[in-house]
Amino acid sequence: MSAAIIDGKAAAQALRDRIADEVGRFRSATRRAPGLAVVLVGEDPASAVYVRSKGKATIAAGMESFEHRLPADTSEEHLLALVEKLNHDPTVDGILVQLPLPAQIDESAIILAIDPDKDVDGFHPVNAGRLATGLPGFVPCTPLGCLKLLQAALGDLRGKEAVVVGRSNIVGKPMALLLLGADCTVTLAHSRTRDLPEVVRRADIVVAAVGRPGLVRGEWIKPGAAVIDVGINRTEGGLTGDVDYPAASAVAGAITPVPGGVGPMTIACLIRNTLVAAARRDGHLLPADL
Ligand SMILES: Nc1nc(=O)c2c([nH]1)NC[C@@H]1CN(c3ccc(C(=O)N[C@@H](CCC(=O)O)C(=O)O)cc3)C=[N+]21
Repeated sequence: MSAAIIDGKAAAQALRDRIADEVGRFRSATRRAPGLAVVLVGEDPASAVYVRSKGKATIAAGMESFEHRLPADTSEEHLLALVEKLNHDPTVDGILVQLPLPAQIDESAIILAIDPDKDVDGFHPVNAGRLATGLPGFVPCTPLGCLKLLQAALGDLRGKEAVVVGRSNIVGKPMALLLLGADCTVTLAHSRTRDLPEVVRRADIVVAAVGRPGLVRGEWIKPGAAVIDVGINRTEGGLTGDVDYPAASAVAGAITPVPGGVGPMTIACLIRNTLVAAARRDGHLLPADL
């Protein structure tokens, strides 16, 4: 069997088109545009590429983009002061501080300083707690994008066996909570999991988010399973995911490629979260399924 390829680029474009429509309605109703502030400290080339595509997507959706580029030797105090200014800026609905940050800056101190209601990354512990307890808040963009791809590919996820490989705060943990919220039976596996191949073998849904190229082997995949590859690893052969794609795609029912899978959905969900932030601030109603 050969898997259906889940086209993340097309799904992201469709979501971005819907968001642009809703932004038009928001602007007519409120006479203002949603605004996203993106902060980049230093000049890591990969980060600069992501920040540029975020800015382009924001503007294409009819939103305002505010980019703040700071030198690599920026102090924590300086960055905290900028975050505080953005928290109080009424034209800014969403704040994203690109990670990783240089070593002299404590990432968790910066995340804690962002107003949770402008935290469109969903990284603030208040938003993590809201997700864990089922309260409205912001969900991290990458796992939200994965959930949307799974729902588009499979429809209802109720009762499915889902295995998430990787327990990071930004992907693995929120992914497990989202799948639980969709009524999956969820296993959160990690580097200390005993017999990972056997655990993955029972999954109807596999989400790989470990940052190790090709870690998930084709023989681990249950025939017909849906495989979501969150990994973006730069290797000599180019970009590769955390899944051995050639082997897994021969067995899976559906699979995301890298690139062109989860990555584009991450950006679409960022502008989605920014519109949601603006709508909540102004009491503007959005479609429930956006
Ligand atoms: N505060 C913060 N929030 C983030 O969401 C965040 C971050 N920091 N730091 C870096 C990571 C990485 N990230 C990606 C977004 C889009 C693609 C993407 O669109 N990738 C394309 C192209 C990949 C390429 O060619 O480099 C693809 O997979 O098809 C990838 C990676 C967001 N991140």
